[in-house]
Amino acid sequence: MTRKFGLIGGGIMGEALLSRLLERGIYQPSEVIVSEPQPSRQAFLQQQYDVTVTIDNSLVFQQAQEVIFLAVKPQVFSAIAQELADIVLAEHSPLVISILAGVPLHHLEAAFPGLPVIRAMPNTPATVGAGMTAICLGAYTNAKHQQKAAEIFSAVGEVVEVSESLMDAVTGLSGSGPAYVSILVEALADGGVAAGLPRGIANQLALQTVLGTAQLLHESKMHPAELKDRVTSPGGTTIAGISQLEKAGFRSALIEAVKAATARSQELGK
Ligand SMILES: NC(=O)C1=CN([C@@H]2O[C@H](COP(=O)(O)OP(=O)(O)OC[C@H]3O[C@@H](n4cnc5c(N)ncnc54)[C@H](O)[C@@H]3O)[C@@H](O)[C@H]2O)C=CC1
Ligand SMILES: O=C(O)[C@@H]1CCC=N1
Repeated sequence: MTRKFGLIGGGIMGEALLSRLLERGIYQPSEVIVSEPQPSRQAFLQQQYDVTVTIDNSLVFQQAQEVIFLAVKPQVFSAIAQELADIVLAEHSPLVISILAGVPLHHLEAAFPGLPVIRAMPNTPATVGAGMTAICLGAYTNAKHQQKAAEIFSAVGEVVEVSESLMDAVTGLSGSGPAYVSILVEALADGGVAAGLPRGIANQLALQTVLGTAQLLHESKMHPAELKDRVTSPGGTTIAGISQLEKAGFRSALIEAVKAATARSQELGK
């Protein structure tokens, strides 16, 4: 049996990618094989997407002709590398795409000798097609592999190519960023509740403010500082709020968060 696309690890990110690839018709369910150890996830993925699901990673490795997509936690990577070490692919050399935080190309290439490897860092908004993915290319890749990775990640949002030395910083910013922004939305809503708004309305106001601001910055290409200045009337409400943000070290907290997440990504790769 041969397939085109093999997914190792059908968790949050694996499913996000899989669902969009199927929805976009980039792969048909019959062309996909997924390996996943959790019985409840196996049943869900099979029912929801009508794809073949197995517990056997080696089956995915042997069957997937075009792409093997690695979406397990970085901590289980060495176990999987050992599991697949003795399997020789005589007739095909699939592109291996890894989204594992921190795991460098040289570890991936050592685990899959001679195979083309692309390291990628997507983020959870990929689930709704608004993801941000950075990719970097391994030594055995060519233009066709680059196009395939661009096609896959374009199905879930925007794609940029960076040098591998920047991948940990990408992880600290756009990979982990959706968590920081979620905390921002939650805290804004809490502020609204503290100021007397009902919870439901506070949540709606907070979310739409973040969404609308991001959309305005995106569409107008305005610098964030310019938009901030436009909102901020002399002696008005906004400057009173900004003054508190500065006092609390809001900018510095975000800068340090990205730096700490970058450092953790570096550690995971050791
Ligand atoms: N969650 C996020 O926002 C992002 C995660 N990543 C990376 O994606 C990878 C997956 O993360 P999530 O999807 O969040 O994790 P997850 O825990 O939701 O998914 C991992 C899946 O792998 C399965 N698994 C565990 N051991 C396995 C094995 N030996 N063989 C095959 N499958 C196995 C688990 O049962 C689980 O379903 C991680 O390496 C993470 O660094 C990258 C970008 C963003
Ligand atoms: O927290 C993590 O390690 C993963 C990588 C980027 C987002 N989530």
